Amino acid sequence: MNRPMIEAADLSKRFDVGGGFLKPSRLLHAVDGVSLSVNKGETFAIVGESGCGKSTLARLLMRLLTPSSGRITIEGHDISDIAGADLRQLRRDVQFIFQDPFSSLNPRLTVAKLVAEPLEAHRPEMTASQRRAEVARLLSQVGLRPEHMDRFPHEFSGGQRQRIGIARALASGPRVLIGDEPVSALDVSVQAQVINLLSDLRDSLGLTLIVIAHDLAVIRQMSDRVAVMYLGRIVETGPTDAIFERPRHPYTRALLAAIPGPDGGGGAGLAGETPSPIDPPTGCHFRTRCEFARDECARTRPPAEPTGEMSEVACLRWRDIGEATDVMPVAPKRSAAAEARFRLYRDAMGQTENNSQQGNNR
Ligand SMILES: Nc1ncnc2c1ncn2[C@@H]1O[C@H](COP(=O)(O)OP(=O)(O)OP(=O)(O)O)[C@@H](O)[C@H]1O
Repeated sequence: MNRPMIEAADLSKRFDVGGGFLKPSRLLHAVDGVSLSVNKGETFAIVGESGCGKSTLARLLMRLLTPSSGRITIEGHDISDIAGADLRQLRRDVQFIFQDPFSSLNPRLTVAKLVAEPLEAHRPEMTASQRRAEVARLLSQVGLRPEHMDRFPHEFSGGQRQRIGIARALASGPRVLIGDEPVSALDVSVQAQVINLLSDLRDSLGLTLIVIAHDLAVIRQMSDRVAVMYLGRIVETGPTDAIFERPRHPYTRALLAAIPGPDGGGGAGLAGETPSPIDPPTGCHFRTRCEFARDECARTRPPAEPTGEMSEVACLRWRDIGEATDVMPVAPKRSAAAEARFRLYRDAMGQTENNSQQGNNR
């Protein structure tokens, strides 16, 4: 379980987003020096706000994008700049599950054709009848009845269409599945079924799963370990329970605080704008929204430090602020309503005014 399947070392992706007439070009730092290790057979989740670089990171790990710098290895083999036959082999080994089963399936093809397509590409030696038998096997594997293979996608429900997408992904015999919001387009009742299917396939086929999701409930349900991203960087990594029950990074705390409570009311959450990835804050990217920031946070990029429990946190102040036994809101630029909630929350937590002032030296 603990052998690395995919590793990334100091991985970055910068997009040239142009500077306009007579202006120097500008670089957008979508992924900024990410290092991670995903173990064989585990479900590894990547979470963070929209635009923090989750999809770009996933596309780098699949080599749909070429890194600007840094290395990626799969079972020790460097795939950072492979091409030709090596890249084709990677396309078999690492498969993608799309968010939207409606738009990712060609509506004019039958399910049999949709699942046969990747077989034709990756296993051209198969005869037509072998392919049809394999399509039937793959459909059964994802819990669909093979006798429906000559129907079209619109004749299936959302959950069934996502299963067709998963059957397509399995057709090449992959070792890794990467899902970008794989259940977010589905009804909540169907989400659990698809999550269970993915977990069962992981166990029975020995797959490694990497899941991008913004829904923390989904992440908690399906992942073994979690990486929390903010503005292109991983700020905290650890076993799912440790991240959810004892978050250390102020951003992780804020994300968890934003989960609505059992009464449906919004959590205290994260206020303030996310800075632009074209001109991110110096030092710690999160410092402009962090209650605990100090002058040093503007000067130094926080290194990822082990905190025990197989976790790492990239925060210069993690030792001072300790672990959260309950999540608390952070953000200097709160709206009036958020400020009122924060005061209530802080009073309930018995925090001093002094603590809340500590971050105002930015
Ligand atoms: N091809 C591209 N060219 C320029 N900028 C890009 C490109 N792809 C992504 N970006 C930018 O990189 C940043 C990270 O985008 P990315 O899609 O990876 O984030 P994300 O966390 O997956 O967001 P979401 O959850 O909304 O999909 C964003 O600022 C985005 O606008």
